[in-house]
Amino acid sequence: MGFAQLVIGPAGSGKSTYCSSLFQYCEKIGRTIHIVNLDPAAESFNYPVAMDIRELINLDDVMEELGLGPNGGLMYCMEHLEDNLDDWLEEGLNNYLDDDYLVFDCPGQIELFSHVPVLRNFVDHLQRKNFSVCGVYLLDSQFMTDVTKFISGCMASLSAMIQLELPHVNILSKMDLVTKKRNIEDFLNPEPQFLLSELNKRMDPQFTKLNKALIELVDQYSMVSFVPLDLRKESSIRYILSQIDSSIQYGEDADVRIKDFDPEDDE
Ligand SMILES: Nc1nc2c(ncn2[C@@H]2O[C@H](COP(=O)(O)OP(=O)(O)OP(=O)(O)O)[C@@H](O)[C@H]2O)c(=O)[nH]1
Ligand SMILES: [Mg+2]
Repeated sequence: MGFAQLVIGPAGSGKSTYCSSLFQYCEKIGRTIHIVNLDPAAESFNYPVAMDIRELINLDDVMEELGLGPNGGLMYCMEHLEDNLDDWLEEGLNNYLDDDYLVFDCPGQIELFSHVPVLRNFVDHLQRKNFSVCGVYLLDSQFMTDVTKFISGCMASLSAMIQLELPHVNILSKMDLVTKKRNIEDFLNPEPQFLLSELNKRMDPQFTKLNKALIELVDQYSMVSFVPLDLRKESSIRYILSQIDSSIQYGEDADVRIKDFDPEDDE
């Protein structure tokens, strides 16, 4: 049984920074995780890269040889990864058999987790290999300045959740940049009624019914919940990790072992 986090979210939302902070935290507490780079366009890393899509395929070559731009080139690279996933994963995983907790640092192109099946197929493959996978969706707190942006962020996250069908943890990143804490707190665990009235205030009356439907949708999927990530605080990353771990049942075996352990058995 393996465990994995699929770290997704819009471009620049802080995915790679989250991965490196998670790595540092785990190193500090003596826990082994391996970070896998899935972004063919990434150039530098603040974490040791355990496996790297760039070893499989080179984005510049793809763009040049196929005459594609950066986004088309990326899609091609991801599809190439999909076609070669079996061998690539097999080879990589053979190196890490004992402690297989993988964190996949994904590219930020939104189509990868909204309507193109590449990541979905990737996840299916991991699951067939007996991995318990969590989708970790990062949203930049800087954009959570009003209700319309919040709803739009929820919708993007919801489309990833529906597309991937994974346990899903939403993270509001870059909390250190938030100056008006109160405004953000409104959006961490908001009441649907609050969102609806804010949305109605912002929009023309002709959208009242649409607003209601949107809020109901978000509410039904119990989506309206974000965990704040403040990288200055170790407690913040510890809490996020514990939420993700429990969503994929990581560490539950260990708990059982501790509970089952009875010192008197030794006597
Ligand atoms: N202040 C602050 N800046 C952050 C934080 N997380 C990320 N950043 C900055 O935001 C920018 C983007 O961060 P990345 O971690 O590269 O974001 P990403 O989601 O991996 O971006 P792509 O891979 O391009 O999609 C960088 O300049 C980071 O230094 C944070 O918690 N606080
Ligand atoms: Mg990145």
